[in-house]
Formats: sequence, structure tokens, C-alpha cells
Amino acid sequence: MKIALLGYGRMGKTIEKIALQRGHKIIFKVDENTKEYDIKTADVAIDFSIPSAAFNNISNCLNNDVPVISGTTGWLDKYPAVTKLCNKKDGGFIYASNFSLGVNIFFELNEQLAKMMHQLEEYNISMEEIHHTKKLDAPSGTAITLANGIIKHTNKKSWNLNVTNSDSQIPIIAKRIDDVPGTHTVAYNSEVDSIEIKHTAHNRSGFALGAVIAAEWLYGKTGVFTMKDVLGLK
Ligand SMILES: NC(=O)c1ccc[n+]([C@@H]2O[C@H](COP(=O)([O-])OP(=O)(O)OC[C@H]3O[C@@H](n4cnc5c(N)ncnc54)[C@H](O)[C@@H]3O)[C@@H](O)[C@H]2O)c1
Ligand SMILES: O=C(O)C1=N[C@H](C(=O)O)CCC1
Repeated sequence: MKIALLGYGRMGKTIEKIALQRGHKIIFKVDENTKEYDIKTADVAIDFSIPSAAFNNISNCLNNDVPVISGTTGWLDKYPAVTKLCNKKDGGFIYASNFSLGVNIFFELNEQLAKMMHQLEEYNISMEEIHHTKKLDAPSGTAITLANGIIKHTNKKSWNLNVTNSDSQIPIIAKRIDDVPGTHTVAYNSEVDSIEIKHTAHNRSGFALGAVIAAEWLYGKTGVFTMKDVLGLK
């Protein structure tokens, strides 16, 4: 496929490497200095840019009939508008807060655990996410997906960043340390014991491979999809 990379930072560069290994062509790489480009020449676009640019990048693809994958986090207030545009244009779109296969299994495990724990009032739930110091948003998109997975199956109503002790909210502690690619922990603590599930990314290759697999899967399809569709987890 002819792939356009919208964002050519840590993720854009890792995706390029994996896309080339899988026999794709990178036809252009866009960053904030790119003046003009013709998105129509791409078979598919992959956006890993910055929160303030994602909506324009995605809309430009959909308005030009180019299917688009987005892994950019921190722009989800505009997700309903993207869904509407994608359906209106009969386009193709996938967003995932985390494209790695391991994290998508972890999302399923998190929901199963939440279902089992929700009657056990003696356990307090909390979450922690750790990322590199260059990350622009907090909590991470992955942490928000995990929190929403818990909210779906328990009496928790929302999440709260860096605030502990609330009955109706899930506290998420966000830490920024060196070049940590992404570590997420969900913990249930009682007086007598603790249960923890944890995903640790060792590098960015898992995110990048998942994004390229999603792009290959989306090509030729129309609709708004998630990684559950791509991985057959529905
Ligand atoms: N979904 C996932 O699996 C996943 C995994 C890792 C990172 N992310 C997210 O992806 C995004 C990028 O992460 P990163 O580590 O590569 O960041 P980065 O800062 O290394 O790269 C972002 C790039 O976007 C470019 N950019 C700025 N404005 C732009 C514009 N208008 N159009 C296109 N590009 C523009 C910047 O030049 C920069 O190179 C972040 O939001 C991050 O949270 C998601
Ligand atoms: O490095 C980042 O930034 C990451 N962002 C995603 C998130 O916010 O969850 C995925 C993990 C890495």
C-alpha cells in the first residue's frame, strides 16, 4: 500500500520501519512544517501527530476519500464529529488509544477482572500509568480506555487524575519518567491483600506493528472501526 505518515516523530519513524519491512511504500511524511501535500495520492494515512493537529489531519483524509488510522491521543472530544464525517463521506476510520496486541488483550482482561471485582466492596481500585517525559497529555489514552472498561462493569462513574480517595471515581496516577514507552497498572487493594494487573511496553514496536496491521485491515473497507474489529475480539 502507499502510506502517508501524518506525524513523523518517535511513532512515525517506528511505523515507517515496520511498514517498509511489510512491503509497503511511504509516499510522504507530514509534520507541522509541511506546506502542501496531496493526500489523495495515498491508499491509507496513519496519523500519530499531536492532540491539536489530529482532528484536522483526520478530517482532511476523510474529506478526500482516504481511509485513516489515528493513534494520536488527547483529542477525543472531537471523536463524535469524526464519526459523523466518516459516515457522511462513507469513509474508513480507526482510532485506538493503544494499537499493541498485548494492550488490547490487557483491555479484555481488565474488563473481565472488573466484572469479577464489582461486588467486592472491601477492595479499592486505583490505576497508575508511567510514560516518558515528552508526553503531552495525561492521563494516557490507554489509561482512559482502561478506566472506561472498569466504569462499564462497576458503580464507578468517572476517573480522576492524581486525586485519591473518592467512592465514585477511579484515581489515576500519571508519572513521567525518562524514556518509558508505556506502563499501565490496575490495582485492587483491600486490608488483607492486593490484586494487580500490569502491562509493560518494552519499546514502541508493538504500537507501530498494530497500527500497520490496522491500516492493512482497513484498506478497502468503509465504516468506523476499533481494534476489537481488527483483532476479532467482538
Ligand atoms: N495509539 C497508540 O498505540 C500510541 C502509541 C504511542 C504514541 N501514541 C500517541 O501518538 C502521538 C504521537 O506520539 P509520538 O511519541 O510519535 O510523538 P512525537 O512528539 O515524537 O511526534 C509527533 C510528531 O507530530 C508532528 N506534528 C506536529 N504538528 C503536526 C501536524 N499539524 N501534522 C502532522 N504532524 C505534526 C511533530 O513534528 C512530531 O514529529 C501522541 O499523541 C501519543 O500519545 C499512541
Ligand atoms: O508515548 C505515548 O505518548 C503513548 N501514548 C499512548 C497513550 O496515551 O496511551 C499509548 C502509549 C504510548
